[in-house]
Amino acid sequence: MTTTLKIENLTYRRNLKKILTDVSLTLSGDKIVGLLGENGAGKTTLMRLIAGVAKNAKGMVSVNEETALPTRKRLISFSNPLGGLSASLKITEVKSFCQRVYPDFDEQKYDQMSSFLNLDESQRLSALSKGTREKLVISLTLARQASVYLLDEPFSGIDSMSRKKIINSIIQWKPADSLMIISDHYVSEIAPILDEIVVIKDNTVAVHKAADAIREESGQSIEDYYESLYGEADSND
Ligand SMILES: Nc1ncnc2c1ncn2[C@@H]1O[C@H](COP(=O)(O)OP(=O)(O)OP(=O)(O)O)[C@@H](O)[C@H]1O
Repeated sequence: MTTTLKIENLTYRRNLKKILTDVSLTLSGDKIVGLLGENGAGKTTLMRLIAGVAKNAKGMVSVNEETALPTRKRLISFSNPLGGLSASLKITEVKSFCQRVYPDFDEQKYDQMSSFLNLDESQRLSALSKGTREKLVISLTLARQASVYLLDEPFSGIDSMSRKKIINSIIQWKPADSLMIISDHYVSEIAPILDEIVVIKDNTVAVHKAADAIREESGQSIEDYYESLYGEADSND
């Protein structure tokens, strides 16, 4: 079944501060979508709201027409920074934990990714470098057989060679008919695998376009197009 994520009139405040206002967005099909925006734009918040980790927003989020949180959580695999787990756990114990919590956790797929990314399963979380921790989070997130994958800045600490290797492999790790949303500041690096981009600006969705349409209509690369959204605003100041 092709996945459809629908967001309608989503508004979220935190301590009276508007974080997201009237966000409406429909993402559908077997796609990889880049979620772009400046620091503090609200990308993480939007992912947290989609995943149901952040609550008390006004508006509606549904995955395949399912709005109930427990069902949505079953359908969505959200990159979890592992903050709630004891730092003394070994990677292999974290994997076992995920197998217990997520019935859709595919051990074989995890093992393939773990070996591809050279993870040492005997290492404890406390001993992991930032980049290695991110490789673990990517492997755990993509090992689930979900309809929607939310990867929040998955590569920020990963060295450039590994980053390219992971980006080139993501398409083969992504199950057919699933929707993958990746937020990232390395726009030029992820651009080749993106089908669509969504830009969060001024607390809402400022742009939702197909990557090919941007290249054809504007003649620009995704990165140049994205940067031009801010350049134009600056020149009007
Ligand atoms: N726990 C919190 N309490 C209050 N404000 C918060 C909290 N978490 C985030 N915010 C605010 O929400 C806004 C959006 O933050 P968010 O982390 O979603 O942005 P982002 O686009 O993911 O940024 P970055 O690219 O820097 O990761 C920011 O103004 C931030 O200060």
